[in-house]
Amino acid sequence: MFDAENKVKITFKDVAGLEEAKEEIQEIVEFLKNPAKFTILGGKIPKGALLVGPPGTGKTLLAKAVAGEADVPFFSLSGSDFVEMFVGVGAARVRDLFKQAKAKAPCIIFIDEIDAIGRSRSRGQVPGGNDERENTLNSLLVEMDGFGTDSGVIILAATNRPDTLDSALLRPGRFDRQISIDKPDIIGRTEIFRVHLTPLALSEDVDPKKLAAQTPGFAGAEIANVCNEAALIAARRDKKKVELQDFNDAIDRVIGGLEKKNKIISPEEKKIVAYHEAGHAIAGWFLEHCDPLVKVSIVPRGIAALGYAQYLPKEQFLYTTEQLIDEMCMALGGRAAEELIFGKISTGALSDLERITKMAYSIVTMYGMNDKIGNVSFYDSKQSDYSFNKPYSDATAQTIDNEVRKIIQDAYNRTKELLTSKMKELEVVAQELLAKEILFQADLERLVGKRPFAGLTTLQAHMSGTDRSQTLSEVEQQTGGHVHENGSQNGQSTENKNTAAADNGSDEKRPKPEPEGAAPGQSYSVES
Ligand SMILES: Nc1ncnc2c1ncn2[C@@H]1O[C@H](COP(=O)(O)OP(=O)(O)OP(=O)(O)O)[C@@H](O)[C@H]1O
Ligand SMILES: [Zn+2]
Repeated sequence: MFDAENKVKITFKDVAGLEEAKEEIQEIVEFLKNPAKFTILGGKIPKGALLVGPPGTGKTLLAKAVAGEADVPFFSLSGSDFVEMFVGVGAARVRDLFKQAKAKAPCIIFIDEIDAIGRSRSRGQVPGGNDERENTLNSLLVEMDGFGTDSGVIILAATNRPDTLDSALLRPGRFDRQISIDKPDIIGRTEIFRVHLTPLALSEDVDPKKLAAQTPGFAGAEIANVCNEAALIAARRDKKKVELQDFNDAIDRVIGGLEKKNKIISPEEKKIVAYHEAGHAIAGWFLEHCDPLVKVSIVPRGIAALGYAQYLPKEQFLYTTEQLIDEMCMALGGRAAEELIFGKISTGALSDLERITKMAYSIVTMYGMNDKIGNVSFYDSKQSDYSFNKPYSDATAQTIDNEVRKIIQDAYNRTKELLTSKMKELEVVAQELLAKEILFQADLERLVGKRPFAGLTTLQAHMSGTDRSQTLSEVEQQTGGHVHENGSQNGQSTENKNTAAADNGSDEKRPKPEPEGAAPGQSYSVES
């Protein structure tokens, strides 16, 4: 299940580019080289760091290089190995791994695809769902808490979906650091080509810069693949050296493979994605309570997201109904634009719909924000999943479903009306997206004019003149200290609350459900 490598030969020079990541992780190397030097002074060394980035960008490579640089053993396991495991086996494997690692410390434990184990426990649970994964996650948390930094074990984990991780994993003392590993730009690609060209016998016409220019969007893994393919093609052609033509053919082949895996989208799809994302951007731009747009992009991010609009969230713990509804309309902007422009809809709105459905249900069942249901909350902070233990009658269930549908339908109609009145703007932004692929806030201002509601939101206006902590304590006084309950819709305060709960020994296996559907407070993006 896990491999222990006692001698890792990979070092930082094998990892091309990623300079910032290397710099950030250097501290861990220093620590592993001489743990005593740090712990004597009482310094706090992170127990774990999360390497976040798309597939094939060198996360595993970098983790190995840390072990190689520090000359310590490298233990690794992959989250996906745990997915189909018999009861108790995953947890036992984790315990065993930590036991072995502690015996060999200082050392590194690397967990690839940690999202496969560490997916948020409140997310997408089905009755009788994956209990084994949960057991494995719990044993990982227990192990991480069970050793001090003086044990000399550092845990690195990799994921391309940090947003799906259980917040328990991200708490202080666990993976409280994130190091982001992005796809390389043209300079990064040139350097990666240099690394992978070194072992090859090359003809003089091969230039890493030119190869980099031909391979936008390629991650390190694909570049390694191109170099390997080129060598094989040249060998098949009985050449003594690998020539430019072999590389060109290899690049075509790798692009072909990516196309097959649907990682390269067709022009028609690109158009749909552009209008979809423009729909989000325009809706958010002209709705009073939406967060300011950072950028909107139709550069695919992984397989799931063909495009996204990214927003800068305000620091805020409480949301008004108006804010939640505007947020929903913005999220519906993608589908609405598709319907208005093409007269048909696509499956591209899945994550938007998932999000707004959760929001609508929390409005009705958690926050007492629906007239028909009234000031009632079916949220039970002691239950990890309240929806399977419904504390209400079938008639109420029917009302809830009806109200949720109505809220969503109203929001959708409102969004379509808004976009219909901003058709020109929608068109301009979508066309510019098709041309440039990424647009920033300033581009939007240039294309459609300044945002009409750039000022404070209603709630912030009420509380203006205070920083967040003051605001919080004020509200806390007003509401008799219940602000954390309300505030738990924001990831950060859930965090505080959970930490507090864990400190006084409460049962880790029952985290507070994160009403993430209604959590526009965290950095988020709307994915196509
Ligand atoms: N920055 C880089 N420099 C040199 N080679 C790289 C780089 N990034 C990736 N590679 C090449 O791609 C291969 C795969 O990368 P790696 O397994 O580290 O990616 P990853 O981010 O862990 O991917 P995944 O998320 O799919 O596990 C490496 O073994 C290496 O050959
Ligand atoms: Zn969308």
